[in-house]
Amino acid sequence: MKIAILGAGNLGLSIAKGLIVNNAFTTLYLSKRKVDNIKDYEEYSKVSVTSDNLEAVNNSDILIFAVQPTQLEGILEEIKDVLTDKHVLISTVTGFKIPRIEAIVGEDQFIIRSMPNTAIAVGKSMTCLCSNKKGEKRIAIAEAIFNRLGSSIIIPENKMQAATVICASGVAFWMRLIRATTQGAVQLGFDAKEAQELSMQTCLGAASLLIESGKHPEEEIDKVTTPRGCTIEGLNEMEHNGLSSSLIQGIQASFKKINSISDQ
Ligand SMILES: NC(=O)C1=CN([C@@H]2O[C@H](COP(=O)(O)OP(=O)(O)OC[C@H]3O[C@@H](n4cnc5c(N)ncnc54)[C@H](OP(=O)(O)O)[C@@H]3O)[C@@H](O)[C@H]2O)C=CC1
Ligand SMILES: O=C(O)[C@@H]1CCC=N1
Repeated sequence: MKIAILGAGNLGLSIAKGLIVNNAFTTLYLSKRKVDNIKDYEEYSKVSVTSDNLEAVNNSDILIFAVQPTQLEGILEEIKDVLTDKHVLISTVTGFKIPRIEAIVGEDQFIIRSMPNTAIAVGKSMTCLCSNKKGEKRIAIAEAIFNRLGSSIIIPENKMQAATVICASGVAFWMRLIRATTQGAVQLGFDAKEAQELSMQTCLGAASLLIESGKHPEEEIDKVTTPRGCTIEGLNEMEHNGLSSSLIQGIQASFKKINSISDQ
C-alpha cells in the first residue's frame, strides 16, 4: 500500500511508527510544513519526508489526514484537484464530519473517518471507522490497515464523538489511572520504577483477562475479593470516594466538550 500521512504530528507519527514497525506499507510519505524534526524518518526504507502535500498525494493511494481540525479544510482545498479514483481519504480529524469533507472534495471520493489512538505506535490502537456511501467499497482497506495496528470496528458516524472520548482520550484516562496506582505503590514502599512496572503489568493483565475470557469485569472481581479481605476493603473505599462516578462524570464532561467544539 502506498500511504501518505498528511500532518505528521503526535498522532500522524504514532501511525507512522506503527506502520514502520509492522512493515505495513509499500511506500510511506510523511508531510508537514516544518519537516526538520521528522527528517530522521527518511532513514527508514521507503519512507519520504516532505513539506509538499501534492507530492505526497500524487505518489500515494491511501491518504491519512492527521492535522488539527482548523487545518483540514485548507489541506483538502489544496489537494482536491489532484485526487483521482485511486485515492482513499482517511481522516483522523476530530469532529470534522463527512458531509463537510464531501462539500470540499466531492461526494464521489472514497472517504473514511477513523478514530485511532496513540497506542497505534505499538500496534495496540482501538480504532473506530465509518465512511461515506462511496467509501463503503474501500472500508475493508482501512480495516486491514488498522487491524494490523491494533483492533478496529465500524460504527455509524453519529457515534464518532463518543468513540473519540472513550478510545482516543481514553488513552490519557487510563494513563492517569496507571500513574495514580503507581503513586500508591511508591507509598507502600516500591521505588518509582518498580511501582510503574507493577502498575502497568497489572493493568495489562486485567485487560488481557477480560479480552481473552470474554467475561464481565465484576465476574473477575468476584474471584479476587476474599470475604472480609483487603481487596473489597480497598474497592469500597475507592467507591465511597467516587471512583466509578468520577470516571463516568469525566467521560460525560469530555463528551460535552467535544460536542461543543465540533460540527456535529
Ligand atoms: N493526539 C491524539 O491522541 C489524537 C488526535 N486525533 C486527531 O488527530 C489530529 C491531529 O492531532 P495531533 O497529532 O495531536 O496534532 P498535532 O498538532 O501534533 O499534529 C498536526 C500536524 O499537522 C501538521 N500540519 C499543519 N498544517 C499542515 C499542512 N497544511 N500540511 C501538512 N501538515 C500540516 C503540523 O506540523 P507543521 O506545523 O510543521 O505543519 C503538525 O505536525 C487532530 O485533528 C486530532 O483531533 C485523533 C485521535 C487521537
Ligand atoms: O484532546 C483532544 O481534543 C484530541 C481528540 C482526542 C485526542 N486528542
